[in-house]
Parts: sequence; structure tokens; C-alpha cells
Amino acid sequence: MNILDKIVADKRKEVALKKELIPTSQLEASVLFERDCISLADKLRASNTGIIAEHKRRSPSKSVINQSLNVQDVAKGYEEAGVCGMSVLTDGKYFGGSLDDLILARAAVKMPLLRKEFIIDPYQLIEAKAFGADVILLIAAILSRDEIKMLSETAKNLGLDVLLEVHNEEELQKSIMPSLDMLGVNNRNLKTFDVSLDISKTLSEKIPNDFVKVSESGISNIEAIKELQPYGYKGFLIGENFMKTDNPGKSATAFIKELQ
Ligand SMILES: O=P(O)(O)OC[C@@H](O)[C@@H](O)c1c[nH]c2ccccc12
Repeated sequence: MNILDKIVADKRKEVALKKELIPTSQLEASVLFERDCISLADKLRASNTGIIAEHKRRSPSKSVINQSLNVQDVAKGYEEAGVCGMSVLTDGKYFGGSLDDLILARAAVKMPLLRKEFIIDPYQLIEAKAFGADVILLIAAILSRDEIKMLSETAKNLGLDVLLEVHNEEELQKSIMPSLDMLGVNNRNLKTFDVSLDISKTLSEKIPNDFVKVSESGISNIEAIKELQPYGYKGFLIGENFMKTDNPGKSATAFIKELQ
């Protein structure tokens, strides 16, 4: 079993248990469930920097990145830096995140928040909305076309933006459908952890222009962004490069200043 299979197997158990403990009716009663989402896709279209900054404490590929920060300080720092949105990892076992991180970030900032999660069940979309997300991630490597369709349409009905992540052409071809807002190319292979910006470059021309193109992972300097912009990328998802510093907001501020 590769790491992605393990994460998904654990996620299925976690979601089954949660469904027994917290019914959707309870999630739908949350004040945040009524909140109007802010579109990340719109923000990216209007921006000339397009940074989506991530809150990530640890990961299976890098183990510990930063365990000592307060998620609300990180969120405020990113917002002040002028990022287009923030990605909040909510997986606990492999990334050290939680839904509490999401709701705390929501309380601290107004910018669009992406729930970064391994989504396999519509229950997690209702959770995302109830905990203050504006955007959800769907990962083509772990979903069939029918599942992508059902989950993305459900998310759209909840008012959420959808970012669909692919890593190769086959995943891209099976995924293209009108219920997606953004297409993300993950430069990191989630099965082997190999990283290469060439993945974004090669796949860019196969992505129809009606989707906002996002390049994800392994971006650690301005040069990488300058290299990717001519391929039509409007969004850049950056985690470790900011999170490995003592002050991710300050790092993001310097990064965006240099990029402008
Ligand atoms: O820390 P990086 O290399 O800048 O990567 C951020 C983000 O792209 C990465 O965390 C990510 C991309 N897709 C994912 C899916 C699940 C978990 C994590 C991810």
C-alpha cells in the first residue's frame, strides 16, 4: 500500500465514525453554515501575484515543519501580506491539522480559506462549510470521475469553490467538467513525493482556459513563479517555504513584495 492508499483507508474510517457521532443536521445548524463564501477563483483572476499560503505543521514527506505557531497569528500574517487565500490542512494523523485550525483561522481573517483535506464523502463538504471554508480541494488520484462530479456539484450547491488537483494527464482528462472552478497541478507526486515544476509546465496546455490554473507544491522562490506564469498559471500554492520560518506572514510579505 502506498502512503496515499493508507491516508484514504484511514480517512474512510474517520469519516464513518464522525458520521455516527455528529449528524449533518448538527453541522447545518452552525452559524457559519449560513455564511456567504468568498470566491478564491475570483481573487486569483484579479491578482497579479496569486499566492495561496498554506498552514502545514508537518507532512508525511517532510515530517515536522513547524509545530510551535498559533494558527490565528499565521492567518493574520498571511492576510496582511496580501495573499489571495489561505489553505488550512485539516487532516490530523498525517499533517497535524484539525477542523479547529480552520474555524480559528476563520475567526481571525476575512480572506478565502481552503479546506485542505482528503475528501471522499459529501459529509466532509458540509463540515467544510460549517467550519468556515470557502473552497474545497478534490484530489483526482483518489476519486473516480463519478465521485468528482457528485462531490463538486454538491460543493457548488453549498456555495463553495472547487479546486481539483491532478498530477498527470490521465487524471486531468477524467476530471474536466463544468462544476470545477480551479485546476491545480500538484508538482509533488503524492505516492512517491518526487517534486518537479515540469509537471505544471507539461500539463498547462491541456487545461482548458475557462479554469483558473494553480500550480501546487515545491515552490520556494520567485524564479519558480516567473517560470510558471508564462504557462498561464494564476495561482501558486505555497506551504513549507513560509511555514518553515518563525514568522510565515513576514516571509510571505517579503515574497510578495519581491514578486510585484
Ligand atoms: O509545502 P509545499 O511544497 O509548498 O506544498 C504545499 C501544498 O501544495 C501541499 O501541501 C499539497 C498539495 N496537495 C496536497 C494534498 C494533500 C495534502 C497536501 C497537499
